[in-house]
Amino acid sequence: MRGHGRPVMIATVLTVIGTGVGVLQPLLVMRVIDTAQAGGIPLWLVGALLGLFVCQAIIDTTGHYLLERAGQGILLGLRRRLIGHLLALRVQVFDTRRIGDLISRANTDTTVVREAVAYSFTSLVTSLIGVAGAVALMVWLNPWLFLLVVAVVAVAGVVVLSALSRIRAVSERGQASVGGMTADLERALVAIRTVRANRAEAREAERIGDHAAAAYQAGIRMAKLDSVIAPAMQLAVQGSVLAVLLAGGVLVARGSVSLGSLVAFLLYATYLVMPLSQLIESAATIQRGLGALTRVNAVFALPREDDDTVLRGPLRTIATAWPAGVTRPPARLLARAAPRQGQVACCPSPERTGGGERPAMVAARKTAGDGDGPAAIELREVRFAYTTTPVLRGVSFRVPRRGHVALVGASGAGKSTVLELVERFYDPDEGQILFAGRDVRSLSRSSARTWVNLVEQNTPVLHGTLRDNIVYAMPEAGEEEIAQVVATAGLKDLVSRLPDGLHTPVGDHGVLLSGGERQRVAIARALLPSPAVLLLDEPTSQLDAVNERALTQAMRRIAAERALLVIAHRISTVRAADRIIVLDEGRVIAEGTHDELMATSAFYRGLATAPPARPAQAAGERATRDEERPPAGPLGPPPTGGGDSHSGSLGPLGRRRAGRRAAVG
Ligand SMILES: Nc1ncnc2c1ncn2[C@@H]1O[C@H](COP(=O)(O)OP(=O)(O)OP(=O)(O)O)[C@@H](O)[C@H]1O
Repeated sequence: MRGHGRPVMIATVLTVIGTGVGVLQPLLVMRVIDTAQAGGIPLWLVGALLGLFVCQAIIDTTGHYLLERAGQGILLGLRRRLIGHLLALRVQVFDTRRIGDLISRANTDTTVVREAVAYSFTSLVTSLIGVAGAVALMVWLNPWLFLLVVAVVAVAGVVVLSALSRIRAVSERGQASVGGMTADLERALVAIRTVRANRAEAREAERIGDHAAAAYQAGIRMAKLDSVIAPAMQLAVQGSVLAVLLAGGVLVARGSVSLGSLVAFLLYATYLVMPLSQLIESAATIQRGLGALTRVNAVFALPREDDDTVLRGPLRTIATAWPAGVTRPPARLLARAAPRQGQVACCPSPERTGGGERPAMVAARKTAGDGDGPAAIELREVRFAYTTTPVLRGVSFRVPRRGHVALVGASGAGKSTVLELVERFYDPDEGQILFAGRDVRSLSRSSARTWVNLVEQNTPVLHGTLRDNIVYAMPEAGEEEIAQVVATAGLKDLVSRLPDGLHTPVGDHGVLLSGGERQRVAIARALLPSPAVLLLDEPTSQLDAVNERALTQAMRRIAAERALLVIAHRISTVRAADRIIVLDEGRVIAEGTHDELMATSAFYRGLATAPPARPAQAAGERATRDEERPPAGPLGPPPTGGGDSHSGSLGPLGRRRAGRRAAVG
């Protein structure tokens, strides 16, 4: 409620005044009746009563509106915070959490929390005041009749309290079922073609329906608890009115109590029970809200991708490190990558520092061998495990500032993992990754991601137009910049073919584009902010020979200007590389050009010369390690035509992952 205290307090004060005005009314009624019994009807009293009534209506309406507005404001604030947090979560969180459930927490749980905060807080305060006022006036009017009311209400109270204590758990269970339902629905809709192709509609519907049924069960349990609470309070009202009428009627008949005070007492009895039931209702809403808040807070407790692993000193930006001749990202993009105030400490350019360079930079410059300052990327003895099984076991290699480096190896060797570490989705457990000679942990993630840009294996193309997708990193990009990356990525033909050119919508997840087109759109998107290094994860996996040639040309253009690190399983892509790094079981086992490796590495020769894989192998049925040595690495034919070894695929290289990532759920 922070930031919304004022409207909530004003609304609370208004509601308290409204309640006060309401509490005054029975006293006036008593005066009217007692005066009427004495023979006259005081018109001013009737007028005052009417005035109080209108006042109460206005005050209540204003208070209600303010509360509603504050509630919406609280909901907005909570959702904004939650959305910001969700988008900043560490990548590994998404390895285990279900996206649909996270969406559901941002959608429905926050709504339940909203109901609990603003309304329940106010009605808790006002009903407490109402109860206190009514109790005081009833005790003042007739303590014995008051005890009678307490006895009746106490019986209902026991029933209500036992129901209240169970509401929170039931609410949490219901919200969890809604979360599960959203997650499974998302799973099915995202993979709708797979669902159809496997005729799994009925099974998916049943699976999602099971969650809906669980939510229904929780709803029924909640309804049972609610139906105990509401009638218990109803009975308390009716019971106390009946008891007071009976006992009070006798007292009036005996003349020990005036008719006016009995009527006033009866009104207070209803006034007591009303705030009491309100109190209980808000307690129930708060319990429900706490259940939902537990789920929302569980998201806030998930770790963010903060720059919490900085090695030493302030976070740095890599803005000045682009080597001469390489197109630098526009200044506005670099400024965006700069850490927040107080953290900014722009590194001196390695080109300009001369004798002042740090030892790491000098070492990197000496060993990079590209004659253009330290390597664009250098991995030094990098070790990493997602869980407990080591995936990278001491990987070291360098990517020069210009040129095409290919990363090859059997499926599961750790190629994509290398790119994920370079992109800083994960941090190495041991060893170092250096960008232009700087340990990436001394850079802000934002700076690091200005230096490199990754095109994933199953490239997501986002809902929107082709242009929206291309300018994703730089919405303010000019038409000339866009035209340049469109040409480099080989998209000119596509753009001229589309009815609205760059402004043509591409559908949800880019379904209106072919796999190859999606790939090139992603490359254009990655190129626009002009990273010093472009990382491509199996860019040719979905391309036919013609598209592959187009992409190879695009890669050549890119590599002439900047560093290109490509995971490749097609031999043609591999051959086009200036340098090939062979990875096996999380280690670099060979490095060189295609010809060098053919001459020196039996493993690489095995990959490059073995016969084409059987489909099952290509789909990822990984043989045991022993069976793979020498690797059964066929240069299989490309998806369409071309059976020669130059356009084939390195069979065991990197198909399994594609299968795994595309897997339902
Ligand atoms: N997010 C993850 N959580 C846990 N294990 C993972 C994760 N991603 C990959 N792995 C595991 O790490 C190992 C290396 O995977 P990686 O994707 O890096 O291999 P790869 O060489 O790129 O394979 P492919 O060529 O099939 O794509 C595999 O055993 C894989 O199962």
